[in-house]
Amino acid sequence: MADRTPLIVGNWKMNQDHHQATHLVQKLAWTLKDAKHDFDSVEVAVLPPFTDLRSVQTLVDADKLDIRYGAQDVSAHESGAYTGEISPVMLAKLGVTYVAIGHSERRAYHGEDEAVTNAKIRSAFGQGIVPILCVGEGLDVRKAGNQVEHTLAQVDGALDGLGAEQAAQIVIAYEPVWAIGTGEVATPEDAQEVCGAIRARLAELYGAELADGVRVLYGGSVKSGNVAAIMAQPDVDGALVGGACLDAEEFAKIVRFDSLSA
Ligand SMILES: O=C(CO)COP(=O)(O)O
Repeated sequence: MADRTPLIVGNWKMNQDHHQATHLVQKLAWTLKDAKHDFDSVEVAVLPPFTDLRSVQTLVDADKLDIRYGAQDVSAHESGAYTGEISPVMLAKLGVTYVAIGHSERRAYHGEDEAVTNAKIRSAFGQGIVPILCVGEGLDVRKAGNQVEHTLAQVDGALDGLGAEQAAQIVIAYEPVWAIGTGEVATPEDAQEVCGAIRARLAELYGAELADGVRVLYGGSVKSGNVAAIMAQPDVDGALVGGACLDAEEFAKIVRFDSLSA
């Protein structure tokens, strides 16, 4: 099995102004430093709102923090008459490593579909930014038992036409919509079922070796109390954390899942 470095990502959603952002990242960095966190063994990233990115970049650069940061969305276009959108070129200038694409809240409130996620993935890669493709089913689909085929259709559509070089770098986050912000966490077995199916689909599309190296995350009500059991699953390589990442100490505990019991 490939050596996949676990990745814990905090999606701040629409929370924290740029002053608060600086404090939150500083506190996270201190807390992890106090705990002697080894950033090579578990990678840490935050996804603040666009308006915070410059402040986060300045702090990370000045203090030489090992924390990575990214954006929550990106335009499919590089520049032009797209009022309100943010170009991948602008994000690259801000030093972002990652961008979330197709989060369920973008799908629900902005009608993003597979054509859009596919275009945004290409847009991010075009500027050297790593997409974190978010996929996952709603409650109706889960109740009907169709979570695997639903999620794989989202993966297929998003990756359509993407070459192996890019597919090898992508991060995919399985986030069942019914588990987001609800306190309703998928069981570790639920997470493994779909994360394993995603890896198997990558193997079909790009070969087993490539699939073995891609990081597949779980997201949906991840907390320090449930992260260790989820991370113990063979095809779960990290977590995409919403609510719990706004508390630096709680997020640091999640990052340090290795020290918690499953
Ligand atoms: O949507 C999520 C992360 O992208 C998950 O949010 P919660 O952790 O608040 O359920």
